[in-house]
Amino acid sequence: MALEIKICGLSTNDSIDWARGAGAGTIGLVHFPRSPRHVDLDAMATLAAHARRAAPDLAVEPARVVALTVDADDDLLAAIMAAAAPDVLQLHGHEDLARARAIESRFGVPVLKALGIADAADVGVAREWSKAGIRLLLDAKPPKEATRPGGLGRTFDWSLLTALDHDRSFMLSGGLDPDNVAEAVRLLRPGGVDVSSGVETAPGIKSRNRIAAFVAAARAADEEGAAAAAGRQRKDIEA
Ligand SMILES: O=C(O)c1ccccc1N[C@@H]1O[C@H](COP(=O)(O)O)[C@@H](O)[C@H]1O
Repeated sequence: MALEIKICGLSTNDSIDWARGAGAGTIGLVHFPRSPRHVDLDAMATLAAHARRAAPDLAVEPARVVALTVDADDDLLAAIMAAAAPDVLQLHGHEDLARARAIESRFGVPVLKALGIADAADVGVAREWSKAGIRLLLDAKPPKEATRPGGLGRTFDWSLLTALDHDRSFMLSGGLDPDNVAEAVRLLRPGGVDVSSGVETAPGIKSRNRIAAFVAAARAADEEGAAAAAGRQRKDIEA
């Protein structure tokens, strides 16, 4: 299973092309008015269509579209589904397990539930969600004074997640950037990585060069990890 790379908080067609051209398979569109990356429903529809357009010039598959919401009610989720038909709904608020399940069943798409990680107890919570079959996005816990629950460019102690028996199921986020993503991938071998602030020059302004550098670094570290795992498997068979 190849590493899923998600570039989040895109708000222009050009930045979607940069992400797709660099080899990121998943893009995230933020619908949260307090975010510098907020896009309204009309913009979300246009951007989602652009992300899915055939792009022989980029020689890549259509991108998977994730719509990011924070404690959205059913009316808002229905409006997002009608406008942009996202492949995944990212839940970045206080949604509990029952709410996440209700959303999956009502809207017929998988959710990606964001959980803030600051200590071993948070990892225990993540374990419970994983057991319940919900895909997780493990992010830094926002400080109390934060005006939004994510997109803050904050990292956390990744070594906490080595206690998670994850089978490459979760996506890692929180303060990832082109310089640290390889280390995170080597340490954890997550199923995916997600970045927003780390590929920007200012909040909400994406950088083509930083997106390309992020994707290249993440991909190379994942391929290195895959080769090492294959080598270990060969040795086990020979032994
Ligand atoms: O990007 C935002 O402004 C945002 C607002 C509200 C909830 C989540 C948000 N962003 C998501 O947070 C993680 C980590 O972001 P970063 O790389 O540390 O900036 C990622 O999923 C963002 O899309």
